[in-house]
Amino acid sequence: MAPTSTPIKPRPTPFTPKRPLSYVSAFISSTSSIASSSSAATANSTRANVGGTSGNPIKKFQAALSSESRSHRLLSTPKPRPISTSLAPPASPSRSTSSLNASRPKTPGTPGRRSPMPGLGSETNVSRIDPEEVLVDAATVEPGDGDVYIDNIDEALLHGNSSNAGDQDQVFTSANHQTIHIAPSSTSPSSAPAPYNFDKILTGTPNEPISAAMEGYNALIFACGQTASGKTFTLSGDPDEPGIIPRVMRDAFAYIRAMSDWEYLLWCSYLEITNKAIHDLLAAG
Ligand SMILES: Nc1ncnc2c1ncn2[C@@H]1O[C@H](COP(=O)(O)OP(=O)(O)OP(=O)(O)O)[C@@H](O)[C@H]1O
Repeated sequence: MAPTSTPIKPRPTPFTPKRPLSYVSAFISSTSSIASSSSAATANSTRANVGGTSGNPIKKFQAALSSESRSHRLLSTPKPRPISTSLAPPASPSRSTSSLNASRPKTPGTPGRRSPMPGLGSETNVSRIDPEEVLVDAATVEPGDGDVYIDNIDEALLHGNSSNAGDQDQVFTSANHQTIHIAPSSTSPSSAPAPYNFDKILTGTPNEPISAAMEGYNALIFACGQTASGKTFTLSGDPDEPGIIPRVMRDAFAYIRAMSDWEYLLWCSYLEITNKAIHDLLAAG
């Protein structure tokens, strides 16, 4: 897929993403699906979070850049711009080559109106932050904590009495700033709610991961769940409730239309991982 917008302003230097994974929705379980796309403005920075389960400390890490990515960044020295949450074109796309810096370039946090973590602004050099200082300690989270308002939670799901409910269904119990607790169904009441860590809840437009990707940063959405927990539905959705993939397509092309003097090249792949085997769902046959 290679959409272009006119008029086209050539980039001052050739720019080719080294890792075509600017936006990934990955659902991993016994069956897993990965959908990814990349924009030509993608810089090679990756952040990833790992949520622990009950009894294990929450780990949050920043993925190391590959040597290829490092050399590319040192040569092109992409200057992170303040992250905007709107789809409006940035005032001045800047890719300065004047300030080579041997240290790791600044990596923006997840774009948003406010940082998802205390002390983390969009211009914060996260390489200088001690991860231990910003981690959410799931052990300190109490059921009922929360200032996060989540709209449209299915009451049936919330109370575990959906007509589709089964022995393995789980029930959302509480959320605080960056942790939700999922309690097992009533069939195993003795099990403690498992905490899951997250940066923030995306409630709709603007599509912040897409905005970040289109502004030159990698964005990653990684979700996992047991069989029939809704991974595929969340990816694809239906005409009434579009999933992540159609929303990404909509917002990516809306962004491109707004950036009429930039040229974008999009890659799209659709992979499924089943029992450790990767399948290209767009391959012929
Ligand atoms: N939010 C939802 N609203 C309505 N139906 C849903 C929702 N989430 C899941 N479903 C339905 O639940 C069933 C299982 O969902 P889905 O296939 O997405 O699960 P999955 O996690 O991808 O399963 P598997 O791991 O087996 O591939 C499907 O029939 C799907 O349409």
